[in-house]
Amino acid sequence: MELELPFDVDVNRDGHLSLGGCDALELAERWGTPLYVVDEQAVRQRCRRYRRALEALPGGGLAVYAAKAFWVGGMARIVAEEGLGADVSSETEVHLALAAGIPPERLVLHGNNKSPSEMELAVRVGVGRVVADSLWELERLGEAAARAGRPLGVLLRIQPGVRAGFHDAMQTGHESSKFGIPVEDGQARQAVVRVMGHPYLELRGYHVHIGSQILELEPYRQAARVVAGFAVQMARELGAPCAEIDMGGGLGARYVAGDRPPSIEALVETVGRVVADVFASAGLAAPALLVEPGRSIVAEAGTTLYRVGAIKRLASGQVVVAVDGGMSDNPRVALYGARYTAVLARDPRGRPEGRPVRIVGRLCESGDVLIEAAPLPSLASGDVLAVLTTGAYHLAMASNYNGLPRPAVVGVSEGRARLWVRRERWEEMTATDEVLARLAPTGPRTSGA
Ligand SMILES: Cc1ncc(COP(=O)(O)O)c(C=O)c1O
Ligand SMILES: N[C@@H](CCCC[NH3+])C(=O)O
Repeated sequence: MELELPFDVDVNRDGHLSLGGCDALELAERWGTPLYVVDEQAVRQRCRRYRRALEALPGGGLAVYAAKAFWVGGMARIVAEEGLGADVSSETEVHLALAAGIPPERLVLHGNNKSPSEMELAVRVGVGRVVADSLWELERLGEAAARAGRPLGVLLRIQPGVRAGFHDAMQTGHESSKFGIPVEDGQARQAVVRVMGHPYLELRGYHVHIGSQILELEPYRQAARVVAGFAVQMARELGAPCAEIDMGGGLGARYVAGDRPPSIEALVETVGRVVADVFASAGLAAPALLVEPGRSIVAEAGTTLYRVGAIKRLASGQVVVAVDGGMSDNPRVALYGARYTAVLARDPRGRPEGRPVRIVGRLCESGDVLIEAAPLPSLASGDVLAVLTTGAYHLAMASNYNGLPRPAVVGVSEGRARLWVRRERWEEMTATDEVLARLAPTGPRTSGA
């Protein structure tokens, strides 16, 4: 039986896994493990596909990368260079976007409980759109804009009443979600009235985000009909302008063989067509389409390299292979029951031998499993294992459980590797310099990283 992969992996002349033209074994040796590796060209290609597909729509559009998926300097620079905007949800995410050169008008600020200082920052730097998530927030946004005497572009996030996404915790468009303004009881309409009546708020359009790791187009069609229908209704009843419809993110990635998400092009064309048709039927020109892809840009571009340590055989015969990371760098298995594919870096297409092994982490937690049953060639302690599709929501949700430093991130491209984020040091995880000085007043400190 061949090892089934979700997508093809590159193998170099030595038969080793190649990431962005770099030998995975050499990367592990040079930078240590666990190591997040991000293939820069894979990210760029997906950014370009979104841009091209959106440019082909009658109303045009803008892809705003969802920073929450993975937001470090190296990534922000690529997003800026590829001409995308960014969906940001905190001051840190805003600062990094601006530092990387993303123009403020291409930023979309999210959050169901934005802080006063986030709202003020948005007004001050001229964030292009703030996505208002409640009537309460709209009030605060209006006050912040009025205080500064500056206009603020607003998208209203509505609840489209659509369920989609891999796990309950990833479904965000239904009526009991904490996100979005309810439509049925008239709150969304009221929000439109308030924005239109406010001297400093400018209604740019409407937003929906139905969920994450979505593997079919139908929920997108439904949500597009709802949001476009609402926009048209508001235009008719209130004369409300709608220059933009933002369909959020959510397109799935390939984690295991058999995952077949729709293509970027199919998603953009499908929702673009639905929105344009609804607007045309009301005699309105198509608005610009915004999308907020996170996972579909960066997930498959990322790989985590681990070093195999302890290998044990249970009484049942099950072989358990422990690696030097785990739920601290990948909490998604424990959180969502997510599934992954692992390959052996020295023989990534090698024929699996014996029973599939269970790959576990090194954390003090029984649920610290990375892959329940991984078919692999026989492996030994010291081998490097590569877990695929780890670019999205891994570093972003990593923790220091058991005192493990968050791994380093290396960007790879055309055979060159650059350190994007250095491995955390134990000192910066645990104390300020002042406290450390008091703990160890004499002698040099050593780094545990
Ligand atoms: C508002 C919003 N936009 C975009 C995204 C990005 O989603 P994904 O990474 O699934 O594309 C998310 C996260 O699910 C989100 O909450
Ligand atoms: N963080 C999640 C999905 C939620 C995305 C943000 N709304 C994941 O790892 O898949």
